[in-house]
Amino acid sequence: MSFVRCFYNLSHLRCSSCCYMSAVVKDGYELHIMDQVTGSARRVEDERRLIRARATAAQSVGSSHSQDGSSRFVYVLSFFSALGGFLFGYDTGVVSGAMLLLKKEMNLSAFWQELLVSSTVGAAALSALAGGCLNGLYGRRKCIMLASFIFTVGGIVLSVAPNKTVLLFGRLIVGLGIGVASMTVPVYIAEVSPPQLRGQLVTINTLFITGGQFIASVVDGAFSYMGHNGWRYMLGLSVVPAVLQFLGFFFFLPESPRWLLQKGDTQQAREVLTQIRATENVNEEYDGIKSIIEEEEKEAGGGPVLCRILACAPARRALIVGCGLQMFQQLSGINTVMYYSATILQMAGVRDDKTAIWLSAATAFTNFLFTLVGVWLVERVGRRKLTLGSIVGTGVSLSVLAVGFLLSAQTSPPVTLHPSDPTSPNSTCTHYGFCEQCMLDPNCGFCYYENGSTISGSSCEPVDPANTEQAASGRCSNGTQEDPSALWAYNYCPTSYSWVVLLGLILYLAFFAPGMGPMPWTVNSEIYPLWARSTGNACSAGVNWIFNVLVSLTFLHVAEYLTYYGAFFLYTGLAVLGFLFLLGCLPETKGLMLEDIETLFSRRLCTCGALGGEHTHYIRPHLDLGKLHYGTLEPEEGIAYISLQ
Ligand SMILES: O[C@H]1[C@H](O)[C@@H](O)[C@H](O)[C@@H](O)[C@H]1O
Repeated sequence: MSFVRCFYNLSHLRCSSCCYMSAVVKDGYELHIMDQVTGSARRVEDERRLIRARATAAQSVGSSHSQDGSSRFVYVLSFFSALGGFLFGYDTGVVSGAMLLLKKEMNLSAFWQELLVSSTVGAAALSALAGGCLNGLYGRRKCIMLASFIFTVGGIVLSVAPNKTVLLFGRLIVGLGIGVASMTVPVYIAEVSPPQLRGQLVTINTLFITGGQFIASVVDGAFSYMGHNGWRYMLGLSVVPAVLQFLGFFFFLPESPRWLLQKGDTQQAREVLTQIRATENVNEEYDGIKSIIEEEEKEAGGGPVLCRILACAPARRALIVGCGLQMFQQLSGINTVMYYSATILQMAGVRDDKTAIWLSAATAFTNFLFTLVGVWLVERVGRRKLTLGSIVGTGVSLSVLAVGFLLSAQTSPPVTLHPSDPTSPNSTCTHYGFCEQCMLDPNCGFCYYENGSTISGSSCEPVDPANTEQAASGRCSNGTQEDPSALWAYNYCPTSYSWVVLLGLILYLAFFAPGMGPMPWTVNSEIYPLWARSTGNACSAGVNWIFNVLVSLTFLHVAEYLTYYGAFFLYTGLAVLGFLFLLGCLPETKGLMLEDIETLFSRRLCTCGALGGEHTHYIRPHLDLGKLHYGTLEPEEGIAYISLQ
């Protein structure tokens, strides 16, 4: 007989009410509990019987899910909720195409363009944080309805905006909707899903995010031909899915049964569970959830939820893992890669703007397609392996991108002409000797002729501040039409190594999209106990948005100081750090009841990762202030042991 030492001792349990004992039981083993009181082991037969009974009950809940959980209603429900993800993707993605038209029509300065993009992300960060309280107080359903209402108002304001101030106001409103939706939807889907479908259904939300980004780029492409007012359609179209979602939730989609139970609305909770599972046979699941929620409530104590999370070791560890996942998602540079995909494609030889827009749509489609692979894999290989595999591949692709940029920089064409610019005679642009230095200066662009792969007649010239697609004056300014054969490169240099960069881009999306894209959202929706779920998700979503703004706003500056390849090597380094963190800290949550997942965080942080295993069941014999929940042991000092036979 071998013993596994439990993760608590009873004296510790008395001071920290949120602790409990957890046990890892390998297939084919029987579970016994031994209570070793100051050295002398004692076998507890009753505990053994009761714990076995609970293990069987948990398994039967799992198997009843597999029949009932396949009810179509849960898919309908996930679809309507994931429209929130679609809007998140659409509204963050559509702005780049809209900006091309807006900056000309409203004469927007670079500052205003940046403001219109980052205001939305900033507002999303704030509202995601505030969403925690709203979720706890009013429930998931009302929060999703609130978000779709905000999206609708924002879409209308944007489509009728008479000036840039109203546009900014509209973008802020939309950002508020994105923040609330981004933290509520995964939680809602996780709470209504049966365990064996949960990963897939929550990952569908990220599929909708990337789908929204793809549709946004198609809409951008289509309306870019329209010219005048095209941006109104681009920004306004989001009203359609927003209204659809609002109506769906208003008329027939229910509140999360777990939230209802937490609020004490037991009858409604049972009805909703029956409706979602499409069977009357929900007693086991209902009782299981109810008893654990009651225990959790008792364990959780009073005071602000964030303080309670920080005071309770398992919840605190879950929060660190959740926020870390979201932080490393953004630090691996997804939004920089997506945003600069057009530039990367231009480097690869695509000169025409319209073609570049459509090729950006192809990039967004690749992101979407590989997220679909994630949906397929998540319940097959589990969250942990998927995330780790993904971050390794992401790191490798980032270094391929970096090497591509490095080779391009090393073979950067020289500047052969140094014309002085009459409009800005003191411009630094004319002093640069190579294209690489010229393109890293946001005020300059590279003007040249191309004959096959030979570059000639090249100069570095000031960019037109109102339109970066042309020089302020001279051969490459459209206004003078002086020399139609002259080519203008802003933000990139012509290079014969563009294929390496292109390869890096494709590899990046193929690795990032199935794992690091969706898993931070999926895992966060699962790892917190109910009492901490809203706040935990609010914090981690807030971290995601904060790092999103940070990475996007700093990229150009980082590139200016470290060059492009330096920036991508930096991201590679961050991906390596992320890998080490996740390797140690990310447990496997696949197939577990939401209520059992907290047990994975009962060990010291960064030993949780070691617990993942496909044939391992986690069983949680509940303890109530030093007394084994099933009733036979009195509180005693000591360490409990679980024996495996
Ligand atoms: O999971 C999503 C997804 O990967 C998106 O493509 C990205 O733009 C978001 O920032 C991220 O949170």
